[in-house]
Amino acid sequence: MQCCETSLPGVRLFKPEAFADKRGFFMETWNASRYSEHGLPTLFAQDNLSFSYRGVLRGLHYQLPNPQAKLVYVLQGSVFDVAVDIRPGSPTFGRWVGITLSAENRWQLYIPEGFAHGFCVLSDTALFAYKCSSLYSPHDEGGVAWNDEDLGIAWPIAEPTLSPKDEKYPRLKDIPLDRLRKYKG
Ligand SMILES: Cc1cn([C@H]2C[C@H](O)[C@@H](COP(=O)(O)OP(=O)(O)O[C@H]3O[C@@H](C)C(=O)[C@@H](O)[C@H]3O)O2)c(=O)[nH]c1=O
Repeated sequence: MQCCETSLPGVRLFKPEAFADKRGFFMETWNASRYSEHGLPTLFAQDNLSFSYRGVLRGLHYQLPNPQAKLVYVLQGSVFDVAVDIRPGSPTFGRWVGITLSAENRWQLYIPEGFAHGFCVLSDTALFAYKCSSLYSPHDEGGVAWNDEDLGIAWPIAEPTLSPKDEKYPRLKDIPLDRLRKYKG
């Protein structure tokens, strides 16, 4: 398994090995021992799966004060996946990284606590799977506007399909820093 740092320290790209034979292929999507060597938690509390149509954008989401680190990957289709550093005081505060994850490349992106996360769908449909380090906590949900001009995320689609919630999230500069400071560590 290859593990590469991205342009945002802490956000890591995993390229797991797939063992192909005449039946198809086999790969491990999670192995506590091997992934923890690269700084991931050994225990994830929740596994999620979402299905989306082309042009759907989900994000940018975070959870506070019960943050979630996420290991995300695509089972069918392809998405442009984005992490944004929203840790006040971080040298990379407000910076983003975007990577295309697909069922073909089978890459996995690790997004630590302290980052907002979102993705948009590039294929007709996409099945998006992810592990979360802590449980969903609806009262802790937060978001940043996907099209915040200060972030300048180069989304590869225009006029995405959004949830009503995602249409209303504020720009990063309008989120009180005290709220974001609730990230531990
Ligand atoms: C995220 C989540 C949602 N739900 C429910 C709440 C709601 O009724 C329905 C849909 O929720 P949402 O609209 O928030 O789903 P979605 O927009 O797909 O939210 C997800 O987006 C991506 C980008 C992430 O990073 C995730 O952490 C999560 O925030 O599912 C759960 O029951 N458990 C969960 O963990």
